[in-house]
Amino acid sequence: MLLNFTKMHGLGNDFMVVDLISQRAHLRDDQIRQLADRHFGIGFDQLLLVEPPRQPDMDFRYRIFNADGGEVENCGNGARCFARFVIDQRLTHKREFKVETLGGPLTLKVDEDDRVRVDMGAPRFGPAAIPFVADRDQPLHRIDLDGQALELSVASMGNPHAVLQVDDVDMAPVETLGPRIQQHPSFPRQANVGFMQIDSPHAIRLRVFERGSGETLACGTGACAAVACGIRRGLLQSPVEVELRGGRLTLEWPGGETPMIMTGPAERVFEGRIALS
Ligand SMILES: N[C@H](CCC[C@H](N)C(=O)O)C(=O)O
Repeated sequence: MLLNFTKMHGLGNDFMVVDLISQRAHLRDDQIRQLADRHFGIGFDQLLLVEPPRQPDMDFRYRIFNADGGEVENCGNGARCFARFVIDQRLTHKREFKVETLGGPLTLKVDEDDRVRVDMGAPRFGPAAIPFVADRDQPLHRIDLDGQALELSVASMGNPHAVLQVDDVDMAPVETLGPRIQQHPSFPRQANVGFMQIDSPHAIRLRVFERGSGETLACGTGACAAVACGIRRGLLQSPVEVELRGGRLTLEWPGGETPMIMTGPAERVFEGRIALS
């Protein structure tokens, strides 16, 4: 069968976006892995599926699969591309709409200068919400990594995040330490691992080793988690500019149970069609 798709990215975090409202298809995890391959397939960090809503007050269902084929709860850069996609494909006449995800509802809004504003929901920090193995919620946790004590913060944006504060993101051991924390037994569902350099109360630099995809050029939920943890520790103040390797996001969060608001770009690269085996 032939599958129509659009290749998109949010700050270099790249996606294959598929409209399953106008066409029917089922993609197995082995097919997703093959399509994600940057040599034998299309190549992407995540696959995003646009589906009809299942809940009454939602406009769409937004499903996210990592390059390893695993379905996950949320993807912030993907949410901005999702919003751009459904407008470009005329799947909605609205410029603000709600989508359901495994991690909870998101409200997406495309403003006049084509930047996309996403209500990402409220960050959560309790160990059960992450999930993270600890007997209480605290701004900084300590894990043992092969005899080395490591301090980190944890947060959920629907998906699990660990956040380490570093002096220099360019020197951070993302490729070596990232996977070891991601797969640490303290994270029963693994974790996305952010390395955050604080430049001022309103500006950070961030690199993220993502669960299921490795280091990406940007991670939207990772930026939300890093800012939430920094604000909670009194090191950051809203709004915060987050400089990622692929570009910049603006995050606003007054704290508490209020939603984190993420604003940034979403780009379309090309349309394609692929024969599914
Ligand atoms: N790797 C993430 C999903 C994609 C998140 C990221 N691409 C974003 O923009 O939030 C996870 O396994 O939870």
